[in-house]
Amino acid sequence: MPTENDVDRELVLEQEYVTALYGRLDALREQAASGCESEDPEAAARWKAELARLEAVEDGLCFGRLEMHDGSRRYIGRAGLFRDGADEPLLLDWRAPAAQPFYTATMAEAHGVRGRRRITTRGRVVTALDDELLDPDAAGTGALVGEAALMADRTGRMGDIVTTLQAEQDRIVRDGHAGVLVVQGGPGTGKTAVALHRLAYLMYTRPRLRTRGVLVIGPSDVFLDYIGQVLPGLGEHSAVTATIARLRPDVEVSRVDPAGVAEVKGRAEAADRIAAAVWGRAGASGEAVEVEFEHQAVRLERSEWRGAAEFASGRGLPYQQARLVFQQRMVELLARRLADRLENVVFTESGEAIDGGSADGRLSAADLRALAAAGVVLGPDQDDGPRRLLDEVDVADLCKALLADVAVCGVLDDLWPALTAEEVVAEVFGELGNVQSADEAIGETRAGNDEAPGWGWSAADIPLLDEASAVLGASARTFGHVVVDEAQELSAMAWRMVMRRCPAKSMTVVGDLAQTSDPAGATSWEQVLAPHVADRWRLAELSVNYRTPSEIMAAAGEVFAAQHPGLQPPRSVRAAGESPWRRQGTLAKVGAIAGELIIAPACHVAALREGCAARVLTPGEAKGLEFDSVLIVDPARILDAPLGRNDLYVAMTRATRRLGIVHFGPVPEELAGIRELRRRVPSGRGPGA
Ligand SMILES: Nc1ncnc2c1ncn2[C@@H]1O[C@H](COP(=O)(O)OP(=O)(O)OP(=O)(O)O)[C@@H](O)[C@H]1O
Repeated sequence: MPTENDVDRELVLEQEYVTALYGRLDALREQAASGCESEDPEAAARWKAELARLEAVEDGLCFGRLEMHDGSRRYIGRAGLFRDGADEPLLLDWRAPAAQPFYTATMAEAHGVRGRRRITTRGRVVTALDDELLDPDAAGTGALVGEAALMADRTGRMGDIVTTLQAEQDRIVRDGHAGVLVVQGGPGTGKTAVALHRLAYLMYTRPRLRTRGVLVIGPSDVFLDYIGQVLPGLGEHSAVTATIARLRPDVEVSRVDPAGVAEVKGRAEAADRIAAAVWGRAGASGEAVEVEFEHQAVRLERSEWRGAAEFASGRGLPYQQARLVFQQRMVELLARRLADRLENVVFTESGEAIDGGSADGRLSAADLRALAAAGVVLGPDQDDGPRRLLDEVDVADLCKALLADVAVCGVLDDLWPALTAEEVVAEVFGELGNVQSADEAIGETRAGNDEAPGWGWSAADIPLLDEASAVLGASARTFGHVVVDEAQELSAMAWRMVMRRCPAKSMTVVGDLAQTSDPAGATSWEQVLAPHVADRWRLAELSVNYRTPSEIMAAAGEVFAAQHPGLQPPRSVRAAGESPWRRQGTLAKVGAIAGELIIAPACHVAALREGCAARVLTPGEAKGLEFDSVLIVDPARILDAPLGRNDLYVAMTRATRRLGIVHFGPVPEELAGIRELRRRVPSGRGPGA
């Protein structure tokens, strides 16, 4: 056993090293700060980003040390630092290959590691050292850090787990799969944390991702706020975060669809309906076309303009671009028809133009006789007949003039109209009740329409609008890598929207099929991904729950088993020492027993928000979040939802310490095994009462 003196001496030595590391960090920051003054804006921006990166790694700059069998040492931290002017590493970035054994070395597979030290700091001060020896022959010098040491106090926002990343998680973080990596695991297994660390790892190993951009998609703004500090804490500032709805900031979501309607809108067939509705408008209507231009009427038979339409739609272009091709073809047809109308001319030797010739461009014998009688002497290059008055340049000018003519454009618009995504979606899905009418959707502002109950867009409309925009030809911003969290909730249409933003199909997809609550959501990853990436996707699984204590997990496991017989929920890593409780109650009394978070069905949310100081969320809104103390209200109503058991399972697994349940009627059978609390709960006590 190390003596107190040994420990103190080690603390002093590590403090010296850590102080030197901060000294180097400060020097680099100074250099970056002066770089920010550069007159070259690009260089200044680069230095600014570098300064932000160096500032973000202040807390816990160095958190580990590897002692190798060859006697060398490697310090591990949030950023790589090198001795000034030399290649010698002072601190290894946790993402560097040489740092990996810090996460993966075990007694059985030591990777040359003799000992692993975890260094805890507060500010710049080293406060604790935890040593783990991987050499069975060496004497122990410190405490072994086990899984139970992973649960630090929660701060209300997700922190990074770079100091305690577990081997099964580290394998996923460093997985080199180039396509879609699906991280599937039960609640609390660290899927979100792992996906964000993987993103930081990819940005480190593939720096070009920083310029191509990375996107993190989460289920709600609350969730994005909750995870918002993780990547900056790992020194990565450039990720864009968004919900599916925020990918279309131009659309305001103002209504909620009934579950059945949302499910229909989420099906992949919606894409076919949209495409059919759009292309059905391309050159489909009408018979012969008559255009009035410069006092001349030109008529094109249906067979003639259909040729132009088929040419335009057969080029694989989006609708609006194809429309331009169609218009160009049409005005060319019209211009040539107009040019044909103008009389042909013959040029005399002196260059004078005189009428002559037939419509087929040849001089008849009669023409020649008449011209000779008139004393016209043809030049040598007039032998093959008369010329048209208009040459190719004139025809091109005529095309431009036709395109600028309001009447002509009106006719062309009737044949191939300009469309908006809103108009298309309103037309196709209006009967489902999301929008009152196409006219309102396209033309009118919401002002004055508030009385109209049918007006507005729902979250399920966003992927439809995006699909329509894509078919019409609008392009969306794309990213080099995309992380999709709570991916089980995305409908087939939402997946199409995501895939459009990631042409390289390099993605980390995070989810749990047992937590799906959206009826349009996923029941199989294969079904969801194969249409987009065929077999370029891989599944990685996490099995240990770091959040939910075993007592709560045992209760949540009953709900899980009722919905997914034969499957296993994740193993909990620790016990809380408190079992969950339930009691019968009423809505009015919930305020007295509110915990840190109340999870309730949507129908009770407004009343609870009025009456309780605690935060109130629906199961859907609570997705991905965690709270020390959770109170679930009216579970029977939660179970009424189409995938109600999954919702209840999600709600129960948000708690990191305490869980209470208030049911209004008889207890649902899935919760019958939970300890019943009969005595009156004292006012102001949380679910731990
Ligand atoms: N290796 C680890 N070390 C420390 N804490 C960890 C570790 N892995 C996960 N955690 C913690 O466990 C909690 C759950 O992690 P996370 O939210 O990533 O899980 P999840 O699988 O996404 O959960 P859910 O599916 O319920 O949303 C977080 O507080 C996270 O910081």
